[in-house]
Amino acid sequence: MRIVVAPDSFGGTLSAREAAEAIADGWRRSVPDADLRLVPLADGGTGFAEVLHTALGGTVHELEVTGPLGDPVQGSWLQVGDTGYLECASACGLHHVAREDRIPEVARTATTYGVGQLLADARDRGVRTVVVGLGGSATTDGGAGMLAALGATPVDEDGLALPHGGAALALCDRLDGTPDLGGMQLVAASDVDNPLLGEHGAAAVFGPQKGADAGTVAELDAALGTFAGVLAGLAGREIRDDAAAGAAGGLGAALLALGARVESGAGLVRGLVGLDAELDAAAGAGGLAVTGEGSFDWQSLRGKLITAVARGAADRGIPCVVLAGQVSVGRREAGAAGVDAAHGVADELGLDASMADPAGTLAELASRVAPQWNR
Ligand SMILES: Nc1ncnc2c1ncn2[C@@H]1O[C@H](COP(=O)(O)OP(=O)(O)O)[C@@H](O)[C@H]1O
Ligand SMILES: O=C(O)[C@@H](CO)OP(=O)(O)O
Repeated sequence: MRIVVAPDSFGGTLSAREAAEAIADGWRRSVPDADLRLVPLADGGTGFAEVLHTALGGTVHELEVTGPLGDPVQGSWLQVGDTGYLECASACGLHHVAREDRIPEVARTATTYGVGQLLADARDRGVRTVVVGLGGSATTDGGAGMLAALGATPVDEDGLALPHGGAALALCDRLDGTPDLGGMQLVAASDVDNPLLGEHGAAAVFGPQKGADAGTVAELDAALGTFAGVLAGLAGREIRDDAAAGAAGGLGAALLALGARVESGAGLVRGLVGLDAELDAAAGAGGLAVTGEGSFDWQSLRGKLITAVARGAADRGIPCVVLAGQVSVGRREAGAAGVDAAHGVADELGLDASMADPAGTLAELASRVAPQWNR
């Protein structure tokens, strides 16, 4: 029996690859001859580059860049032939900001400068196309930092360079200099479709998790509104309402202004890792799909990863099992999405245990569930 193990990351505890390996370890403990295919998944956010590296191989380039707080962080991007895969979170991710530091001042000043430094490295190495994974960011700067690192510095009306972060963009008058992409084509692989501004925009929807309080959200939204005018000048058209302009704190908008094509990060990854081919093969072998993520909740049913696995399995007539950290989706809703059974590590083994040893407890859950599906 062929089993496709295709989880997303478990937010804050396991990368998608670690989750897939833990599930496979546990499954094999109960069913030693299980034919397991590990297909870890990602959207544009955290894990994007690791998942693609696992599937595609290639070379990881590491370099020190400016992190979201202005301190140096170790960033990286993946080169496969003349294509680069660059996860924005590598340079400006929320994981670079300790939980206690997610405060309004940090939300106001966090920068995507390091994303531009990674792009410049790809340019200098002669890469032709860069796919930028969007999501998991700590920033709300409209991609201003990225543009500065590429040679187009946001300045005020006196021509003075603005400090890092989204709040300062309230004073942005223009870009000083032209962004140097060396002819690279850009693709924005986004985890969300949000516009730049307003109630569904970057600041309102994703600002709070980065430390913004209500006042800071309003301040950032207004500053991004000013910057949208500057980006429109660069793009030669308005981009504020484009889908994904609000991804990664408005980094999507700056990429759009640089001519990027937008794609769904989840869809792009799904294609590159060959999920559909794996499901086809499993269907021919009386198989099973196993997926999972940290929290299987109503958002999962609106998202694109778990539902892609469940739909893909259902379309081929194979069952789909979710192994998650926690489950809060009812059986009927899960069933409607194509999920035959959902198990939560925390529900079956306790939340403390699952957070203390996420890989071990996930493996244990998999070993308990596996016999039920062994045919
Ligand atoms: N090993 C785990 N056991 C129990 N709960 C977990 C575990 N890992 C993550 N979680 C929960 O899942 C949440 C993250 O949800 P997840 O679905 O992975 O991603 P997202 O951040 O996209 O919602 C965490 O905040 C945490 O509450
Ligand atoms: O980086 C962000 O601002 C958001 C949206 O792109 O990411 P996530 O969906 O991971 O919260």
